[in-house]
Amino acid sequence: MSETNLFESKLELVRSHIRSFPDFPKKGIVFRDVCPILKNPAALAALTDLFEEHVRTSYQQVDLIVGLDARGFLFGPLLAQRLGLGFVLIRKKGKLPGSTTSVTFDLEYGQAEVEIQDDVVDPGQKVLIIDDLLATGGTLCAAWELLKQQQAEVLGCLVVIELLDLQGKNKVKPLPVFSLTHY
Ligand SMILES: O=P(O)(O)OC[C@H]1O[C@H](OP(=O)(O)OP(=O)(O)O)[C@H](O)[C@@H]1O
Ligand SMILES: Nc1ncnc2[nH]cnc12
Repeated sequence: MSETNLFESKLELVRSHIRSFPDFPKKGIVFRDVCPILKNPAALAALTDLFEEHVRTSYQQVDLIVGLDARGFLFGPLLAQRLGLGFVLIRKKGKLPGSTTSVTFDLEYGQAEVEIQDDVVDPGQKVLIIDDLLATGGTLCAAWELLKQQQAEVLGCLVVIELLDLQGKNKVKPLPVFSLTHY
């Protein structure tokens, strides 16, 4: 199979394992569920391959992968392992022990506060943020803000799904966002 066909077949495998649930968790929201990807080893391997290839071809040096609560934790450690890098968590408020910094922000359906432990990222470290989905961009912006406060250099973001009509990419400009699928 050619490189292009292999890329397309991996992408299709990932796409075909995303389920859509209308009116969850609120009327008018179409919830995009990545859980079927986890249930299918080939789809999960394909997703990790695609992220790995993107990172290897787009960045000369990355020091750390930072995952967002909760579904960024599903894909981030797999990618970090492939790249031989460490993985760090940004969590919803109140879950992390020790000294932390937090930021409040608006979601597509509600408000949230995320935080990071103050000693898990070294100043100047080059980091990539990973999550399952980009909606309004509020979560990514908050994560970016937290990492800036830790004096990390955020290189970009990786998501499985981008919801185009919410224009989250504009909100996080000029941070590059790589998304595998779009709705
Ligand atoms: O671009 P945004 O508008 O900020 O939305 C995207 C975020 O919303 C979802 O998480 P959610 O807050 O539902 O948390 P969960 O992963 O713990 O379910 C999703 O997993 C992203 O993290
Ligand atoms: N439509 C959606 N589906 C899944 N997770 C989300 N987070 C924010 N919007 C979402």
